[in-house]
Amino acid sequence: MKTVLVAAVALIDRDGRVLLAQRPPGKQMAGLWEFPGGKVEPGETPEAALIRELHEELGIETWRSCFAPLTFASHAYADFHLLMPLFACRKWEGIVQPREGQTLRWVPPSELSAYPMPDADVPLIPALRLWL
Ligand SMILES: Nc1nc2c([nH]c(=O)n2[C@H]2C[C@H](O)[C@@H](COP(=O)(O)OP(=O)(O)OP(=O)(O)O)O2)c(=O)[nH]1
Ligand SMILES: [Mg+2]
Repeated sequence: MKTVLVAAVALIDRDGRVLLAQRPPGKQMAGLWEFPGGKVEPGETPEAALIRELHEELGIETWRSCFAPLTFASHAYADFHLLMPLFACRKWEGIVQPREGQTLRWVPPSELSAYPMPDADVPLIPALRLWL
């Protein structure tokens, strides 16, 4: 089975809320709430992939030094194995906008578990809440 490397980030605002994005209709796992990010391309580092994805998906600028390693997911889906480092980031430039038709929500830590997420993400929530 193929291992797919995906870089994801918990963007944290000044009130300690976390940005979740709802996967748009037509995509795999549509309707579920995820951390912004995406597939790491060949030859790309996870941090570079995040800088690129956050620009494309949210219209914000970030730097390698913005990202602190938080935890990771290693999850067997039916058709691929997901390896997903999750970084935390409290600093960026610009205003977060839904540039790819996704719905965005700033979620307080106590409400995170109310958002249906991909199977791989569910075990990440306790680690994230400890960190906030
Ligand atoms: N970004 C993100 N992807 C996740 C999370 N949890 C999870 O299982 N995934 C899966 C869904 C997808 O199979 C894969 C990421 O793919 P993606 O569709 O976001 O990739 P991408 O942004 O590069 O977009 P695309 O051009 O391939 O459509 O990882 C998560 O929290 N964030
Ligand atoms: Mg993506």
